[in-house]
Amino acid sequence: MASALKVNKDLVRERQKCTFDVKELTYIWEGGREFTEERQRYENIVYSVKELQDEVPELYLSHKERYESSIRKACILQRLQNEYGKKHKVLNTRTIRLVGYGAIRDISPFLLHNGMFIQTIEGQGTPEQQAEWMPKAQAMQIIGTYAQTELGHGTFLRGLETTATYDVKTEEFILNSPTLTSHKWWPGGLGTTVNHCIVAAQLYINGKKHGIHLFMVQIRDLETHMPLPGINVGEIGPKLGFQTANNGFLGFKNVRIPRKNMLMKNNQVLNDGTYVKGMNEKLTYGTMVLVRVSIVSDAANVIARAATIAVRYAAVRHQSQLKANEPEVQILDYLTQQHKLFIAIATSHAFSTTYGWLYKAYLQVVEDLGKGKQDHLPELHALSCCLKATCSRDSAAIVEQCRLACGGHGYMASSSLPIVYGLATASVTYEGEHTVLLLQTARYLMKAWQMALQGKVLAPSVSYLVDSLKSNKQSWQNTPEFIVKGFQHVAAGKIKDAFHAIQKHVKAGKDYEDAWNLASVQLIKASEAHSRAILCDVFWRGTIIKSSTASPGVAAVLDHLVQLYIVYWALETVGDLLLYSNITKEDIAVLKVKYEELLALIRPNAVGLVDAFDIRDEVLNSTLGSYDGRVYERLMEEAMKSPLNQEPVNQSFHKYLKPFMKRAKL
Ligand SMILES: CCCCCCCCCCCCCCCCCC(=O)SCCNC(=O)CCNC(=O)[C@H](O)C(C)(C)COP(=O)(O)OP(=O)(O)OC[C@H]1O[C@@H](n2cnc3c(N)ncnc32)[C@H](O)[C@@H]1OP(=O)(O)O
Ligand SMILES: Cc1cc2nc3c(=O)[nH]c(=O)nc-3n(C[C@H](O)[C@H](O)[C@H](O)COP(=O)(O)OP(=O)(O)OC[C@H]3O[C@@H](n4cnc5c(N)ncnc54)[C@H](O)[C@@H]3O)c2cc1C
Repeated sequence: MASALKVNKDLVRERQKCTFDVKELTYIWEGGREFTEERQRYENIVYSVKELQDEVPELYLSHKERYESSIRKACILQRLQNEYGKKHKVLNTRTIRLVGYGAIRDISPFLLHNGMFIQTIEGQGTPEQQAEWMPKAQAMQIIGTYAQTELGHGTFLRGLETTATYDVKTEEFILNSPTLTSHKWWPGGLGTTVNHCIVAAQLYINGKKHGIHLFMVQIRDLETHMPLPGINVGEIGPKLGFQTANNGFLGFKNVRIPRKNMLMKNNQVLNDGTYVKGMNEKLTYGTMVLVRVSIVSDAANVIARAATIAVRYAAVRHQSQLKANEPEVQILDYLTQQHKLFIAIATSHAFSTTYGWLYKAYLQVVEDLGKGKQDHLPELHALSCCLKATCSRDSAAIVEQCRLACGGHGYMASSSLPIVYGLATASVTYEGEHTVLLLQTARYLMKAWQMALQGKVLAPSVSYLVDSLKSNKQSWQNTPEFIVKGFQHVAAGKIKDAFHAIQKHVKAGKDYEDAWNLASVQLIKASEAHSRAILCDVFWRGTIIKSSTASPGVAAVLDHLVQLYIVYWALETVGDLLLYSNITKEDIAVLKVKYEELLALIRPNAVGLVDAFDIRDEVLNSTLGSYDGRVYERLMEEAMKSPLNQEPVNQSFHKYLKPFMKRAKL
């Protein structure tokens, strides 16, 4: 991993101080040695391909050139991925995504093909539909996206306006975009890349509306790539980030598709137009649940990238003196810097542990649904909504914190922190807007509270509500287990308050919906508190399990990280703990000291901890964060690549500046 050039001496010293086995922690962080080894094997293949290396940094290319370059690289990557799959085993999507960042700096125009199109065929198609489309999609003979959001509606899916009207005579659906606002808007790859879409549309049969269903629609000719008749398709233009995702718009005018192109695993339309309702209409939203679960893992990964850059830079960077006549200190030695950065490392571990737990729950629900059982679906929906919302929001905040922690150089595009922020902040909105998803969970929490009051049995993730109804006379203890209980008391207290706020408004004569809106600030706070209680609980319990088989060195750092995460959030939400738990001022004073002790314990291992994320230089692509710490040399080398530095005098001097200066003299 180390560059052939000399490694910065501060980083060498930091690595010598490390007290644990970095490789062992990498395996734990990544979910097992086999995943790490597979990723590394694939990385070695991908990064040896010369055509994937940039001659000119992407940011100097035009919008069009960047797209074309990303398509070129995406095709190479896809070929490598398919070859790898045939030779070894099919790569998991996390590996594909992580390794892909080392080639396509931003988002692959195939992201939606690999991340939602294929998954929707798999999850929503009948066995016959899967047999027809899966091999073609996997071989990229057809390239697709997930086209749901419209200009007028992203959140409120029942409000989507695209129509799919069944024609019994021809046994076809006719797709239309009746208004400007009904045009699809946002789907990745839609602009100029894909030739197929899974389209979400309102189903009409004999004038009767049956709600949102998914349809496989070919939009471009496979040979010429020209849009097919009735298709109005294009790209939506530059955004804050996601520049190479090729997000697009799409309108339909009387586009006919065969009946068998409706994805019919759940609901069906028979030849004669009979509508057969499936087990649960919300199963149509299944791909979104899977992607919301994956976003928890994505959040862990973007934080790991930002933390690696910022911690290595903080070890290399010296600024200011702590004491007069002494050398300038490594900025990593400032406690405030540790306060900004160590929570990033801990959060990445918290999210990766939570992802493992949530994905297991997801797989269980999928298995149950296969047997016709849907008891745990509402709990999974509630968990995936609030954890997606909280983890994506935290990731954006933490990446920005890491960027700010790098001072001025963090603002350089060559640090890669701006592009990582662009990725993180997008995830707060896509796949269900933050507030909207918190409110979905709040809906579940209100029902759970009602059930707790009625003495009913609750799902495991909300069973703490039952305990909170008992009087809490136990005095506070500053142990992780007890602090986690404290978070549960906070969540229960906020859930109860929101519940009462709704009741109060209803009693005052408001409709339930208006009462809901009036209580909605409290509802999202309740949902956030629930997420935090889950994250801390799962991270704590998960770490105990991981530590039980780890070496003493690794077990110790895992313990420091989980404690740091829990104590950090206790101090961040100290007002809530004072309101809803038995914590005292004296306990808080002890926690503050504990927090500072944890920062000191983590300090010698800081660089080792980010090395354990094992993110290659190709992926980091950062002047500030490379393994060898050649920060200043790289900043200058990258600056020299600017097209403005390729000539001593730019033509604008003669064209504008010189005449302007001359006039100014008169
Ligand atoms: C080369 C690259 C390699 C690639 C590898 C990639 C791998 C990683 C993948 C990452 C990909 C990331 C890129 C993604 C890009 C973004 C894609 C998008 O944004 S796509 C667009 C994303 N767009 C969005 O996310 C849109 C957000 N909006 C929505 O999801 C919905 O409109 C809604 C949920 C807000 C409301 O729905 P509505 O129909 O109005 O429902 P009501 O409110 O009336 O509730 C009724 C009842 O239903 C219940 N229920 C609801 N949902 C579910 C569910 N899923 N399940 C179960 N239940 C559910 C609910 O609890 C309630 O129950 P109850 O209380 O009655 O018992
Ligand atoms: C980078 C990126 C990639 C995307 N990729 C895709 C894709 O591939 N395919 C696809 O189909 N879509 C895609 N999307 C669209 C994305 O899923 C939607 O933008 C997202 O679901 C939010 O919906 P919206 O834009 O309608 O926001 P809105 O719902 O209009 O949100 C605007 C504001 O209104 C508030 N609001 C809305 N409803 C409520 C409510 N009920 N209660 C309280 N507040 C409310 C929100 O909290 C927010 O503050 C992408 C979006 C982005 C940014």
